[in-house]
Amino acid sequence: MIEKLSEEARALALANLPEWTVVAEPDGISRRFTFPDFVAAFGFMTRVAIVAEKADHHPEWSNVYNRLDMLLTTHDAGGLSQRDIDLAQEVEALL
Ligand SMILES: C[C@H](O)[C@H](O)[C@H]1CNC2=NC(N)=NC(=O)C2=N1
Repeated sequence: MIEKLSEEARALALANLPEWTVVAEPDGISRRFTFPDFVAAFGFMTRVAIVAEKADHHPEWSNVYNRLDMLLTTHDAGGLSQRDIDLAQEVEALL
C-alpha cells in the first residue's frame, strides 16, 4: 500500500516543482497548462496518457480548447504520494 507523503518529503518534492500548486481537497497537486491550440493540448495529453498508463498512475484532468488543468492525487493512498511527484516530474519532462 502506497503512503501519503510526510510534510517534510512534500516540501522537498514541491521545491522541485515550482509550477505546481498544492490542493487541499482532494489532497494533491495541480497545474494549469496553456498551449497554442487544441491540437497541441491534446497531443500533450496523449503523451501524458502513455506515460501515465506505463506508470499505472493516472491524472484527473480537464481540457477546454488550449487549456489543460491537471490534478495529481493517489486514490490508493487517499492523498499526495511519491507516485504523484514522480508523474509530475515525468509530465514536466514532456513539455
Ligand atoms: C488497480 C490500479 O493499479 C490502481 O487503481 C491504480 C490506477 N491508477 C491510479 N491513479 C491514481 N491517480 N491513483 C491511484 O491510486 C491509482 N491506482
